[in-house]
Amino acid sequence: MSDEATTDEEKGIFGGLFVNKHVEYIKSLDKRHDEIEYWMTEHLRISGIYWGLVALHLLGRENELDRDKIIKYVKSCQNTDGGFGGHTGHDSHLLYTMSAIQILVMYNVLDQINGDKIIAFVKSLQDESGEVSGDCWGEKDTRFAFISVAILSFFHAVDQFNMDGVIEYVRRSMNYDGGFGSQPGGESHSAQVYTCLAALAIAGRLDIVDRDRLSGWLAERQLKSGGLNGRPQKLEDACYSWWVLSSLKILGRVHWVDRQRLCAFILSAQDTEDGGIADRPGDIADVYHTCFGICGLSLAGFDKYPLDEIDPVYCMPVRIAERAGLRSWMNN
Ligand SMILES: CN(C(=O)[C@H](Cc1cnc[nH]1)NC(=O)OCc1ccccc1)[C@@H](Cc1ccccc1)C(=O)N[C@@H](Cc1c[nH]c2ccccc12)C(=O)NO
Ligand SMILES: [Zn+2]
Repeated sequence: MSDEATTDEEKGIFGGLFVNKHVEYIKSLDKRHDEIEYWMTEHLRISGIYWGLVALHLLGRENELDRDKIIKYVKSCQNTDGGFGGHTGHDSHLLYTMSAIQILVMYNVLDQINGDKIIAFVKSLQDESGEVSGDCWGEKDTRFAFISVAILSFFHAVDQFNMDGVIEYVRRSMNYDGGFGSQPGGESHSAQVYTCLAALAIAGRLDIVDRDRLSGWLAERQLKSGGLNGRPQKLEDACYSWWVLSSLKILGRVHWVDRQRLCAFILSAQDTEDGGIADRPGDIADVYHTCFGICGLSLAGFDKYPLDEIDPVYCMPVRIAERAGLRSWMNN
């Protein structure tokens, strides 16, 4: 049949979302050994696999990656201290331990690794005040407060942590604008808002939040392009579709942003030739923005393609969070 006869759907384009192009883009990532970016991002390789896997799950195409090869690779990233590095042989860090566990939970093989050693690694990073560091070098950040609580919740071991101390650190990081920063006194930033809300949701302490004031601050992240930014005066960026919208979803205020215009912005950031989504139109796509752009479409209720529903706390499909017994935060 001649080419022009093929419909958008036959080309894998649904309401402007180039599904097949994004699947091919993600599948191609592990073959780009001739590109400097492949080697420059070795230190966060395990996060890259996590981002690709989330995107494929939301598109209903999770079987397009080699499951056994990925599970074997993830296990090769675990160190003797129980933590995981961003690549085989790299030092343990909470960021990559989180990505590793999220991958294993999505493949339903968390029982194949030693949870007690991971719990011990996480507990080793909390100091007497309850603050949490990302690794043995001691950098503190509300990101790590969330990740430590999330990792323990995967093993239903939150009771082994000084939760009051973690929650107090998060509460002290709340600002007058209703937002949260990376530490007490830190400027409000959409991504830090997500980490603090996700930690409070797991701990059942969303009562600490000034819901309407924070939702107002988050809704003000939307610019006339329809895109969302991370802080006042900053440019819109497709990944903030996730940081801002997951926060609004946790607060039950997603309708406070114009979802239709947000979807249009995310679709405008697609690379319709080679696949993938960039931070904004005209920039180079990467797997991080492809993942968080598709997460944004899912949260915004994009309905031209059946996207899986994403859990706003754990950043994985709701059906997988349910299977792992992680949805109890909804009742808090
Ligand atoms: C190290 N990273 C960043 O600093 C990105 C860069 C960026 C992308 N768009 C605008 N800037 N920024 C970023 O992740 O911001 C979110 C953030 C920043 C600081 C603290 C918390 C969250 C990105 C990688 C990156 C680098 C350069 C370009 C694109 C992606 C990154 O790994 N971010 C991490 C941040 C993060 C990890 N775990 C978290 C838990 C909660 C919140 C955030 C994270 C991530 O999203 N993992 O899943
Ligand atoms: Zn971004």
